[in-house]
Formats: sequence, structure tokens, C-alpha cells
Amino acid sequence: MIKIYAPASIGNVSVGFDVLGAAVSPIDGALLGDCVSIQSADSFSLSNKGRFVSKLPTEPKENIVYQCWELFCQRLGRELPVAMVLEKNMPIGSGLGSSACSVVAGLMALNEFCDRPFNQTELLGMMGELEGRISGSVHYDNVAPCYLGGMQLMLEENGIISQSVPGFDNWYWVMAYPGIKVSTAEARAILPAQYLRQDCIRHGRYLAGFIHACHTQQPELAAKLMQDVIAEPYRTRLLPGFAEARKASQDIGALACGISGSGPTLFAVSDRLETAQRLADWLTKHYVQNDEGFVHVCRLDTAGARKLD
Ligand SMILES: Nc1ncnc2c1ncn2[C@@H]1O[C@H](COP(=O)(O)OP(=O)(O)O)[C@@H](O)[C@H]1O
Ligand SMILES: N[C@@H](CCOP(=O)(O)O)C(=O)O
Repeated sequence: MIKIYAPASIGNVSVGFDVLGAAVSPIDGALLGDCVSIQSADSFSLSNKGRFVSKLPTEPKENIVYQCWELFCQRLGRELPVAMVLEKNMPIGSGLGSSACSVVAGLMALNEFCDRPFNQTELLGMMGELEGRISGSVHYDNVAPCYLGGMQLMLEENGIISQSVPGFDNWYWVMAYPGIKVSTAEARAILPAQYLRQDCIRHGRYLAGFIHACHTQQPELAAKLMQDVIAEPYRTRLLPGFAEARKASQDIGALACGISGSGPTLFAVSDRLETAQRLADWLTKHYVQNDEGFVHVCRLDTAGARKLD
């Protein structure tokens, strides 16, 4: 039996709408991600378990892991008789790349089971295609970091889909999921079709500056440039309490704060564990809305999707 774990991810990281993403894992060792196990069988089956199993689509063929199997078999040219199990540990519509976790774990499990008939780029291409079916357009900023780990910049040129960007080893990423759902497709639909020239220029400056600051390891500059002119101004209204939480995070001393993916998860960054813990405490008290919500102090997950023993 092969079991694959695929970690949560932050789409956009504020500054790179659809082209920048980061994988994260809690520092306390908790597994914040989905798992898929696979073993040979007489015929195909998919069963589901895990904390958020009840939120999966009721029609089995709508489960994205079923669609992973279907697409993988299509590309392979034969039907694989395997028993797959999805552990749905990630809340759906959370902004933590929940569908990406399932897609990455599902496709990687199938590829490992078959002794890797597809290379990394081919598999990542399939992951993007499946993610696109869910959100309405192909974007790799969740699947790429979830699969490859760390912070990933989408290039989509010269046969390259994504390359890694060096992060800051001492940054803590506090992830606060309030427990409510925001559909990625809907949060994309409310964005403007066109932007002002001045916003395009600011966006270019922030993104280019951030990537430059990462490569030259200037953490303060990088944090200052983590600004979102593309999505956050329009999505804030979908996120109850986000503006207050952002202000409080700044007051507590966060280096940066933003929407994770399309929300409602908020992320806040600090280079001090004590500040990260204070942010986590405030967000737990004031941003989490119900029993399904949670807050985790994380680091970048540089390993990405991996086999578990
Ligand atoms: N295994 C799966 N994990 C998560 N979502 C799934 C899965 N299979 C199908 N879906 C559907 O995909 C959509 C995911 O919604 P989305 O807002 O993109 O969530 P997220 O941003 O958390 O990935 C939902 O409609 C959900 O029912
Ligand atoms: N770039 C996408 C990221 C969506 O992430 P998710 O975790 O909310 O699915 C977007 O901002 O729409």
C-alpha cells in the first residue's frame, strides 16, 4: 500500500495573483493536508474518510480524486484496478488549497503506484487541468507548491510550469481558518475584468520587488512588498472580520498579512515565535467563527507532497 500526504498551500501569497503560492505545515507536527492511499484490487473503488468527509460531493464521480483516476487512466491508455482511500482532512472552500491537496495526493499516489510513468512536469500539467475544472480556470498556485513544496512561481514558458523561490527560514506563517466557506469560483467571478494602468504598475513593482527581495534575502523589503492590488480590495467584502483582523495583526506586530488563496483563511507572518503565538491567540479569539475553524502556526513546507510510512 502507498500513502501520499499533500500539504495545505497559500495561493497568491498576496503579491502574485495566480502565479505565486507557498506550501505550509504546522510547527507542532500536525498534518494539515489530505492523504490518499492506494493498493491493487480486482476493480476500481474510492472510499472517503477524515474530518471533512461529510463536505465532499454526494455524487462519487464529482469527487476530484475519482477524476484524478479517470484522467490518469486516460493518459496511461488503460484502466487501473485499484482501491483508493481519500482522507479529507482539509476544509473545502477554505482558501487552503483543499481541492489541490486532493488532486496532488491522488495523482501522485497513482503515479507512484505505477512506478512513475509520468515525469514531474507532466503530472503537474494534469494537476493544473483538474484544479481548473473546479475553479473555472487553470491556475497552478496551489497545486505547484503543494506538489513541489516551498514557495513556487508560475512561469509556464519553455516547457517549465513552475520554479521555486527561496523563502525566509525564520518566518512563521500563522494560518487562521474561520470555519466558513468561500467558493473559489465565486471569489474569482467578482474580480474586475480590467484594471487601471496605475494598479498594473503597482502590481508589477510589488511582485518583481518581492521575488527580487527573496532571491537577495532581504526579509523586511519582501514583507513590505507583500501587497495585493488585484484581489484583496474586492474580496474583503466576502470575508467577515477580515479588515479588523488585518488591522489587529499589524498592531500585534505582523510583518505582513493577507488572504490565503480566495479566503476565508487569513495568513499573518512574523519572524518571532512569541509574536506568532500572540497573533494565533488573537485570531483564535476573534477571527474563528465556529467549531470547524482553527489556527495553526506554520513554517513553509519545503518537502511538498510525500509518501508516508
Ligand atoms: N476531494 C475534494 N476536495 C475538495 N473539494 C472537492 C473534492 N472533490 C470535489 N470537490 C469540489 O470542489 C469544489 C472545491 O471548492 P473550492 O472553493 O475550490 O475549494 P478550495 O478552495 O478549498 O479548493 C467544491 O465544490 C467541492 O465540492
Ligand atoms: N489564485 C487563486 C487561488 C485560490 O486558492 P483557494 O485555496 O482559495 O482555492 C485565486 O485567488 O483565485
